[in-house]
Amino acid sequence: MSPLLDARGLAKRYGTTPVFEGVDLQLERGELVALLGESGSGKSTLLNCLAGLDELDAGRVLLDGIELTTLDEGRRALLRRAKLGFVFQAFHVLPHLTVADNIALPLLLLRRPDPLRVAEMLGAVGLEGLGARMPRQLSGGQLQRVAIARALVHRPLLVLADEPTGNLDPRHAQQVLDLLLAQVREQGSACLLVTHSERAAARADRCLRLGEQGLT
Ligand SMILES: Nc1ncnc2c1ncn2[C@@H]1O[C@H](COP(=O)(O)OP(=O)(O)OP(=O)(O)O)[C@@H](O)[C@H]1O
Repeated sequence: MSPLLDARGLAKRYGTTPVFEGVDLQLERGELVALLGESGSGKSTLLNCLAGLDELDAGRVLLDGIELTTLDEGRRALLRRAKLGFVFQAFHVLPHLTVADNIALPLLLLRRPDPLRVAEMLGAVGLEGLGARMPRQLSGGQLQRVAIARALVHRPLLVLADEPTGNLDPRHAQQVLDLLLAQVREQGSACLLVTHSERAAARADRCLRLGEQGLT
């Protein structure tokens, strides 16, 4: 079977400054891969490019056999909605929606509303009882867990997670890693996890490093 994510020859620059080039990356179903690298090495940019949120300068990305790089923005958005869960470094929780409505959003966009699943995800990230709150009433670590619940609620095939445990204490970090691993193992998804945490990296199936030599 072909890899779930098959990215080849990726290159990205901002202006004339290259961020990365010659990047090849394959993710198999059922695996969690940690993406390491110094601050500024281009990890977030790579995630955005893999998701089609940022344009590549070269290379191609196949997700579940579909070539993302040749799709127009509308089709790319539909594919993202159906197959991708993205945990942004800055969370991007919508401030005017309750916690529960933020988590429910991917299901609503897919026309598959499922309040039980939303409640299950609230519990899975340790936010039971906080569904009716507004995001401004949450701590940074709680907001991060809302972002994780929202990224996983629709059981996406590919999870791209940008430092999803960066603001969490060890217990909640472990809970989030358990959840990501469960998604990957039970649903046959794949997860690319950007992290600076050795603990998180230790739980990955493989570790890759983005640096001057590309992805190694
Ligand atoms: N929109 C942009 N325009 C110009 N340069 C950018 C832009 N976004 C990112 N960069 C630059 O690209 C490089 C890679 O940034 P990126 O955020 O991908 O790094 P990172 O490895 O995720 O860092 P961190 O670990 O600090 O989150 C950095 O030098 C950054 O300054």
